[in-house]
Amino acid sequence: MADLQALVEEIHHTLKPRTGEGKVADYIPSLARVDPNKFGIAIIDLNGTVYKTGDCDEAFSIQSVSKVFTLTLALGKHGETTWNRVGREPSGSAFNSIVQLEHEHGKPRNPFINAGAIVISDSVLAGHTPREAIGEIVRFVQYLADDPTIAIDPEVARSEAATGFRNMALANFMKSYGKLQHPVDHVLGVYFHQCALAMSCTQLARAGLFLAANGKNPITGHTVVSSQRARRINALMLTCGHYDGSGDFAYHVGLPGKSGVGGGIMAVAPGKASVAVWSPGLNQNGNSLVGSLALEMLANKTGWSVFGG
Ligand SMILES: NC(=O)CC[C@H](N)C(=O)O
Repeated sequence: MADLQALVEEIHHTLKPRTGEGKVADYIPSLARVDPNKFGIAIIDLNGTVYKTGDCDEAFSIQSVSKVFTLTLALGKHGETTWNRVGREPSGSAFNSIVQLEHEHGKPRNPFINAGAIVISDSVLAGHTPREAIGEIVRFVQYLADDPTIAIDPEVARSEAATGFRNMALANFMKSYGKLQHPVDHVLGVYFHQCALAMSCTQLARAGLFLAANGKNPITGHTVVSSQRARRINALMLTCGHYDGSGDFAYHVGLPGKSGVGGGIMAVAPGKASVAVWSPGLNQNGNSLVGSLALEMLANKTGWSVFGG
């Protein structure tokens, strides 16, 4: 579809002036230094054709988008027993909230809030040293994107480890309920490194393509997960992928998506394409402000929506 390229350019042109509106995450010092005017878009359709524009090939910190990949990995290792440790309900709270954990005996609401992702990191650690688990995550993402150059930004990982007091609180709190099987510092080591994966929009869209294609990457031919599992991961992204902004994202965009505080969003149009956007300024829920608007424009113009055309 040649006009998809024209469309991504139109979206970029229309929204570029608004990139200053959001607020760059500054609670992780190395993220605070990112240029707020960066803006990239990449779409990959099921034939592997790429439509992209702007800063689409510049690597950024994917942060919580990584939670989709670690969930996929954990489900592959532990299957449905994963859900004994983490729920599947929207939290209605901020991504780093601790409040529900006390009422709900240390079991996080879903795998996409920080507490839930920390539990998932613990389950990815099973049988591994932290270094091995981190290596496994990186190799898995390289395999998904079919790109061996993808790597972790060690400075971002260090920066987060030095300042991640809220995540340390979440992990220690869950440990006190017996919900983590490994030492807290090992689990957080894995978690901080997965969040520090650096990827471009193009790489991210490629990595998410299996979710748009019933679990099989149409470019490599690799079956990553079953079609049922792909549907279920998409369902979780739709209901929980944007924290307390998930309802709003479903209303305006209507596609499963996962955001990160680095300003990236990976979205999935099942049967059609995988999309990644990056604009570092965030809205009040910690989701990319311009990235969300870009996806809304894309969904409106293409008619892509899981709720009907
Ligand atoms: N929403 C996010 O992207 C949060 C991830 C970030 N690494 C944190 O733990 O705070």
